[in-house]
Amino acid sequence: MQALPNLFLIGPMGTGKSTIGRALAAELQRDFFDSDHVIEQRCGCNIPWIFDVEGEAGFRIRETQVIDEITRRQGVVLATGGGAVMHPTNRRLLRERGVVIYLSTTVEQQLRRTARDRNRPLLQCENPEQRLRDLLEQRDPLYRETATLMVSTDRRSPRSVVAEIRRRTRRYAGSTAYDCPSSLSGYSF
Ligand SMILES: Nc1ncnc2c1ncn2[C@@H]1O[C@H](COP(=O)(O)OP(=O)(O)OP(=O)(O)O)[C@@H](O)[C@H]1O
Ligand SMILES: O=C(O)C1=C[C@@H](O)[C@@H](O)[C@H](O)C1
Ligand SMILES: [Mg+2]
Repeated sequence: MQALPNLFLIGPMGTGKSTIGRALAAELQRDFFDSDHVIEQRCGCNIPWIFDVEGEAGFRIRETQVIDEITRRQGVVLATGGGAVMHPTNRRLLRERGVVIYLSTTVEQQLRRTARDRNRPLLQCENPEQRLRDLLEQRDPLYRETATLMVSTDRRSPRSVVAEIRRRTRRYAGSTAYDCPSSLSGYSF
């Protein structure tokens, strides 16, 4: 079997990184990691608790440790947290160690998909829609800078998104992570 480089999913909250990542890994028969879940497992508590006790800064330190560890592996699928690209070290590790897929959707979809879940502390505010818009404005250049390719999940089934990712990453089979192009900056979609 040909080697498959790591596949890393990045993008805003509710774009489907965890959902798509799990399905993609199952289809490809690869190990799947979700950095948010790994952090929670290690800590023995949930993300809101970590934000409460350690602040966002404490969470980000944990996130960088987990991303460094997981991205050292070979042939894995990793769903990152929505803010993983905030730290320059994470951006570098992701770019250098795998094919990075930026999942996107509209803010309206993000809002719908995250509305019932209380596990995202950054959205526990008066105006989560505005928060999502602000975060997107701040982070979109960072997602683009880090990503190899961009895939929309807007009004699409996870199945169709997984099929597109498989099709568009097939060309990287057999290459090491380090051969992969590393940035979408300067491209428009
Ligand atoms: N393509 C899709 N179509 C419809 N619903 C979806 C799709 N992808 C994910 N969802 C739903 O949206 C919700 C959020 O998805 P998910 O947790 O995968 O997002 P995420 O990008 O991992 O978010 P976070 O950054 O907060 O971890 C889930 O309830 C999931 O079932
Ligand atoms: O967008 C973010 O900053 C976050 C997204 C989630 O995946 C979690 O990593 C956490 O709630 C922070
Ligand atoms: Mg997730």
